[in-house]
Amino acid sequence: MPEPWSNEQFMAQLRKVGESRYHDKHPYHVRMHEGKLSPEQVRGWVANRFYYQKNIPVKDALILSKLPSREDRRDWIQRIIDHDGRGDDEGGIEAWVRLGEAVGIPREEMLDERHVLPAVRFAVDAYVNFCRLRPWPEAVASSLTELFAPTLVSSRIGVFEKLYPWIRPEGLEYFRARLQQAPRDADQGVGLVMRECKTRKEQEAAVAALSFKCDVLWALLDALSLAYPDEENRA
Ligand SMILES: O=C(O)c1cc(C(=O)O)c2c(n1)C(=O)C(=O)c1cc(C(=O)O)[nH]c1-2
Repeated sequence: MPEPWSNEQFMAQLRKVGESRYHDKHPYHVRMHEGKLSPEQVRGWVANRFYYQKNIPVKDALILSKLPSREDRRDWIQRIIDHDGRGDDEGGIEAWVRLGEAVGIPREEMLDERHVLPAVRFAVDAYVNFCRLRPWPEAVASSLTELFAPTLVSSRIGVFEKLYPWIRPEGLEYFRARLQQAPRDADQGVGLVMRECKTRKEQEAAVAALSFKCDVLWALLDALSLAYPDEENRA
C-alpha cells in the first residue's frame, strides 16, 4: 500500500470530490439556481428532499450508536437535535415541512410521502444503509458533503428570495439555520476523519465514501429530472 497522505493531501483529495461531483453541478440544480424551475419543479424538489431530510437524524443515530467515545457522542448527538428539535426548538424537519407549505405543498402531502419518487427512496435508503453497515469513520466521511453545503445554501437563500418571489419568505428559515449548523458539522466531521483515517487504505475509503454520498445526491436530482422535465423537453 502506498504511503499515507498528509492531512493537507487528504483534505485536497476530499475537496476534489466535491469540486467535480457535488450536486450543485447537476443540471436540475443549476436550473434551480438560475431561477428557471417552474413552481411544479420546485415543489417536486422540496417534496422529494423531505425524504432525505427526515432520514438524516436516522442515519446520525446509527452513527451515534457506533461512536466508541463519550466525548464524540456528546458532539454528534447535536445533529439529531438539530433535525428532530427539542423543547421549544421545533427542529429542521418541521422547518422543512414549513418550506413545503411556503411553496404550496400541504403538510399532509409532505408527511404521507405521496410525491416521493421510487429512485429517491432507493438513493436515500442506500445512504442510511451505508451508515448502518460501514465502519463509522466511513459513515462520518460520507457526511462531508457538508463541507460544500454552506456556500450553496447561502446562495440559495438569495436565489429563492430574488428569483422565486412567489415562495413565501418564512419558508427559508430552514436554510438560515443550516448556515450556522453545517460549518460546525463539517469541522467536527473533518476532525474525526483526520483523526481516525491514518492509513492510506482508510483515507481512500473515506474519499470513496464521500464520492458515494455525492452519487446519492446526484441520483435524487436525476430522478427529479425524469419526473419533472423542463417545458421544452415535454412530450
Ligand atoms: O441543501 C443542500 O444543498 C444540502 C446538502 C447537504 C449535503 O451536502 O449532504 C445537506 C443539507 N443540505 C442539509 O440541509 C443537511 O441537513 C444535511 C445533513 C447532511 C449529512 O449528510 O449529514 N447533509 C446535509
